[in-house]
Amino acid sequence: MPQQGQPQDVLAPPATAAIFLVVTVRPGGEDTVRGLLPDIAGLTRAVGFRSPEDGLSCVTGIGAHLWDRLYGPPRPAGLHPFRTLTGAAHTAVSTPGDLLFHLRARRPDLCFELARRLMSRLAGHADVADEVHGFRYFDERDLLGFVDGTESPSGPDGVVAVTIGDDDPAFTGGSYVVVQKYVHDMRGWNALPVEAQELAMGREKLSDIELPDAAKPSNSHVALNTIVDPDGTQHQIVRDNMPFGSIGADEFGTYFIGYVGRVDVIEKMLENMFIGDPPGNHDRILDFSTAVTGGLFFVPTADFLDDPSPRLALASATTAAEPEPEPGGGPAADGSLGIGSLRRNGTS
Ligand code: HEM
Repeated sequence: MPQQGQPQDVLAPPATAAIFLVVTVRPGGEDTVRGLLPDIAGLTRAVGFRSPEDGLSCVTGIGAHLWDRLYGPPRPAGLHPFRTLTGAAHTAVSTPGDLLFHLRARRPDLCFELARRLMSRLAGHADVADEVHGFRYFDERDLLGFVDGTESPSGPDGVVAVTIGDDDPAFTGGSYVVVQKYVHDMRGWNALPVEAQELAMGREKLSDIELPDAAKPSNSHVALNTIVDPDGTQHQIVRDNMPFGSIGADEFGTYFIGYVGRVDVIEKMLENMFIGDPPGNHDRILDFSTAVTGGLFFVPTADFLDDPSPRLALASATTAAEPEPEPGGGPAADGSLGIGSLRRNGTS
């Protein structure tokens, strides 16, 4: 039995292959899901142990609607359906998804075999809403040609970035994850001179060195995703994006995946990108990248997947014991954590 608070493999080492599987659960499929969740670790071990050096891992996320169907209230504090963001030029769409399986390994066959076995356990009770097979492309580059993942924190910083803290005691040790499938306008992007691409991204293309602040436009991807409190604290997420594509279908994309302990941090990044900071100053890479899916999931700890009852009991007890919120205090009425005070670096 996993130790209380032991995370899933959120901080798995860099993989060369991934499958991102977003699944919807049919009405009546809840018991089948409840039966599968405790078995996922064992299935992953069974498939992965046939080639241990290839590091197969699986992270399972649960969407808000399925949470309600499986466990009822209360939800983890940051779990809600992915919020559509409609900017003047670009929209972050919200698309269906009850379960997310993020499978990573150094060999695609391991991911494929585990995905097949997970879905065979759900057969007749769930449907694949979206399936993306990602691959490592040269030196960790996305299909826009830039090295992707450099500033994603690892080690202790990564743990801090992805871990739900004591403010939600029943779900401490878990994470949230946002996924978005982006398709790129490769012709438009490649028509840009490299210098213009670098200004869009905020980093040099070949060397991957960050542009100096004075040269980095306020609508560059890096500027809009650097989230710093007025006191200088930087808020980070852990990303493990993967390129995907189909030559025949002329589809070239990036599957974005971001893990975080505080949902409001990643939502602020999305707001900066799509609405803009200030509004209208949207992320330049969106002019060449369209988000065609969007989902938010709670990533419970391994012990929750094994047996959710102790944490669910704690969640109910904590909610029952909570005093009525003071007017104007506590979480915002829209369910957000009230991160309005967060400002992009250099604009506070
Ligand atoms: C088309 C989709 C995307 C592509 C191709 C992309 C690519 C990149 C690249 C090349 C970098 C610079 C190197 C690095 O630090 O990784 C970067 C940085 C970053 N991206 Fe993205 N990204 C995408 C979507 C997103 C989304 C949706 C978010 C957040 C919701 C995000 C958050 C970040 C953050 C936080 C950084 C690091 C900023 C810093 O501290 O320097 N990215 N991305």
